[in-house]
Amino acid sequence: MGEKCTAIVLAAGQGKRMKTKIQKQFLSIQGHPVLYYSLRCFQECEWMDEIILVTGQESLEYCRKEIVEKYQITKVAKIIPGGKERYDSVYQGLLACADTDYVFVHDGARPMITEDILDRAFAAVRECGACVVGVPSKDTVKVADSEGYVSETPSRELVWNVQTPQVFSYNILREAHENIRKRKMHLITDDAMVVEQEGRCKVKLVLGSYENIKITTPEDLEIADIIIKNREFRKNEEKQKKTCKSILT
Ligand SMILES: Nc1ccn([C@@H]2O[C@H](COP(=O)(O)OP(=O)(O)OP(=O)(O)O)[C@@H](O)[C@H]2O)c(=O)n1
Ligand SMILES: C[C@](O)(CO)[C@H](O)COP(=O)(O)O
Repeated sequence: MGEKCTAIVLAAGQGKRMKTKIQKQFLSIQGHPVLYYSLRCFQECEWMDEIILVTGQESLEYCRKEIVEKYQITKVAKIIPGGKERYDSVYQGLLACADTDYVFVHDGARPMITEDILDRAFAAVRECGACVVGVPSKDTVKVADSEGYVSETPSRELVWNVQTPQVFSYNILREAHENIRKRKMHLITDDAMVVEQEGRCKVKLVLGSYENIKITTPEDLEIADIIIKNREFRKNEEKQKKTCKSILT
């Protein structure tokens, strides 16, 4: 039997930095909710077996009716409530998918994920057991001290901005989560940190894309709108070309 892959798509955040009434994962881009685009990508990915969708208790029904059923995202196996912090939501996702080989943890607020990225991440996780997608930093990065002065300038070739999906062998991520939950935790902002703290497995960096941004503040929505508009236009053009070809031959 082949290896089983599960996507845990996170949509249980409040989106405080976005400052909109509607949570950012449900705002509309080109007529569809932000969350729809990443679900569609996992749905269309041939080797992806299932999706666990994690959302707020109050949004479970909306997600089922207005997203999963409406757009026929048939790979969604479960829609479950998340937790207070992002890593709590990931943990709930892990508990919901106990019989899988690889987990692809993805922010539902990152609609520009592509199948190319998923392919690269899958190849890397099969080799290393843990990987995160990201992009080399285009800017020079400074580390500040507590007074706001520069304390360090890391070499730019070694600095990456990380994105999602962050992909792991199920057992590695599950075990790391169980262990950190027994300890006092510092702020955990991504999945790789949980595994890094264990030190049992090195996390490989895999090329994502500069377009794979997270919708965090209002200007991100404008950028995403432009990128998605162009992508959808190209997708429709391709479809039309194929239809014309099939009519003419
Ligand atoms: N308790 C949480 C917090 C976040 N997320 C999800 O994790 C992704 C990335 O988190 P972030 O951008 O920080 O989202 P929010 O927590 O919603 O935003 P903010 O920090 O501005 O409130 C989002 O898809 C968000 O819905 C989640 O599922 N559960
Ligand atoms: C996981 C993540 O998207 C990687 O960039 C990011 O760290 C989430 O952080 P946030 O504080 O929840 O925005």
